[in-house]
Amino acid sequence: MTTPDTLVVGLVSISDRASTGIYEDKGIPALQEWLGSALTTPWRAETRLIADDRPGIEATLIELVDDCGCHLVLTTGGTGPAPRDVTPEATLAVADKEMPGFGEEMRRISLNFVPTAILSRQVAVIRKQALIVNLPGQPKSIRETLEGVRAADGSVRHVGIFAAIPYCIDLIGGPYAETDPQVIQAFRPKSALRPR
Ligand SMILES: Nc1ncnc2c1ncn2[C@@H]1O[C@H](COP(=O)(O)OP(=O)(O)OP(=O)(O)O)[C@@H](O)[C@H]1O
Ligand SMILES: Nc1nc2c(c(=O)[nH]1)N[C@H]1C(S)=C(S)[C@@H](COP(=O)(O)O)O[C@H]1N2
Repeated sequence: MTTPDTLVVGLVSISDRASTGIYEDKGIPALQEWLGSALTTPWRAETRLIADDRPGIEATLIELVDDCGCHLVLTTGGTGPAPRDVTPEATLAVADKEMPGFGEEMRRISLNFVPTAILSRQVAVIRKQALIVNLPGQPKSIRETLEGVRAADGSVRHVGIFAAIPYCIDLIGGPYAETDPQVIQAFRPKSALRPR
């Protein structure tokens, strides 16, 4: 059920091949599974599977934020250097504000997994009431960047970017989202914490 407290999350898989059925889309299922494990407060997803086409990406982001009322939009795919990779350009084109820390930190986190992490041009922006974050196209990169890096014993070695997302959503007027600390410990300044 959608209440004013429900976090509305847009999930956008951007892939020429998955959107034309050449391979099965693994982006949206990976995003849904990770958010399902991480969020402990009400949320629902609006999902879209689209091609690497700049006008189409821009229209989808605008629809999700302006018409569907998303508080958070996570994209996957199209952040690399290939000619068809235009997700960052489309995201910047619909932005009110850039949030450069997210892209910088995701590349740092991803370098713990692959040396080609520097090939991702991923960005994050604010449009109206929503935070839009680009994730790389490899389905495994979704968990890697959102949750961060763990040691063999499960302890956190490099905090994932999702730790900062609930407070960012507070600051742009969205619902107070909480997470399972076993998956990702959301951080808020003491003054912003609400009693449970
Ligand atoms: N939606 C997806 N589902 C499953 N695997 C994907 C998906 N998107 C990307 N991948 C995998 O991650 C790799 C890198 O993603 P990238 O976004 O660069 O795709 P690509 O090579 O441009 O091709 P395409 O846009 O057709 O997926 C892909 O080659 C593919 O192996
Ligand atoms: N965490 C993580 N980040 C990653 C990767 C990955 O496997 N894991 N793949 C990299 C590679 S190989 C590329 S080309 C870039 C861009 O990917 P995209 O074009 O699929 O968005 O993301 C990089 N970032």
